[in-house]
Amino acid sequence: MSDPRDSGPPDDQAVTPGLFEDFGDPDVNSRYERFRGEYPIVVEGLTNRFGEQTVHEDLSLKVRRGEILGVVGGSGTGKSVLMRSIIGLQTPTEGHVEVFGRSLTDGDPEEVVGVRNRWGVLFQGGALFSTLTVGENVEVPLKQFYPDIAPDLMHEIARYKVMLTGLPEEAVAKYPAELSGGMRKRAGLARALALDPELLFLDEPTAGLDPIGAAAFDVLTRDLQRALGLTVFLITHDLDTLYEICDRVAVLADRRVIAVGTIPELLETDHPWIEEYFNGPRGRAAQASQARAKSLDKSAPRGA
Ligand SMILES: Nc1ncnc2c1ncn2[C@@H]1O[C@H](COP(=O)(O)OP(=O)(O)OP(=O)(O)O)[C@@H](O)[C@H]1O
Repeated sequence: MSDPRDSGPPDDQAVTPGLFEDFGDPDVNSRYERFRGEYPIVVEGLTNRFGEQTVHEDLSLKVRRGEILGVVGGSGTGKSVLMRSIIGLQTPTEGHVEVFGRSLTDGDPEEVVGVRNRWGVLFQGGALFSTLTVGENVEVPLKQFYPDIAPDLMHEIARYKVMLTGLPEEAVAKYPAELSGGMRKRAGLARALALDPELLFLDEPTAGLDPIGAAAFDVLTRDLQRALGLTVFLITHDLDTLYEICDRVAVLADRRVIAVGTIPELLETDHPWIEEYFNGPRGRAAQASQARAKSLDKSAPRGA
């Protein structure tokens, strides 16, 4: 299992222009460059305190390019605070956060803006503007970062993003209150994808969905991640999601990331929380359901 602290690239690789493709024109580069380094997110020595409460202490984590990393931990262990620290909504008490090789904790503010339009976030509950239609919600980040796009093109991009998430075209003109919970999550995802991000943050995307809706959202996440080449940071309590779509899982406990690895690797640890979480009744049910799905897959006729 990888130790979050020592599995990264050499230090001299951390912030180099060579981590991005070069199209030969700085303007074009800023629009089309894709991160080519191994770790789009690097968190080192993160400490977050709120008054007397220490949520994180010397927490470190590296997220690999192209993976879906599941982030788990008991309630209140600081999963959302960690996500907020990475996307700059929470100023850490101490520590260093680097996204796409650029420091967000002590970087040049202009560079930070250049990084912000390269990620999308689906907050818990979707966080849609209730007075805007789904299409208008998707247009919010487009207007913020690309105000010069003509309105017709803006509507077309928004419509395309909405349909990419499996919503019907009619949903574009609906208000969030007119949608089901699952549809609202998809609308939130469409907004998170508005800027063609390389990095997607999902905070409990399947919470509140029925099992069929949750499974469908998992499939959608995996399909989009593969099709769009995304790196996904996914906070979840949903064991099925962990088993079905996560490449690795990071476990938060004792104010740190105590382990990162595949589920079989995590199961080899003897940490009591990990043991209870994955080998408790719900963990065993999720394992059994994944084993059943795999055996059905094998017995299905080719091309079915
Ligand atoms: N802005 C804030 N001010 C004070 N305390 C905060 C703030 N944000 C978070 N906290 C506290 O930090 C702790 C971690 O919160 P966080 O929301 O990250 O937990 P979590 O692991 O995501 O929990 P859950 O699984 O229940 O969503 C909680 O005790 C919370 O009350």
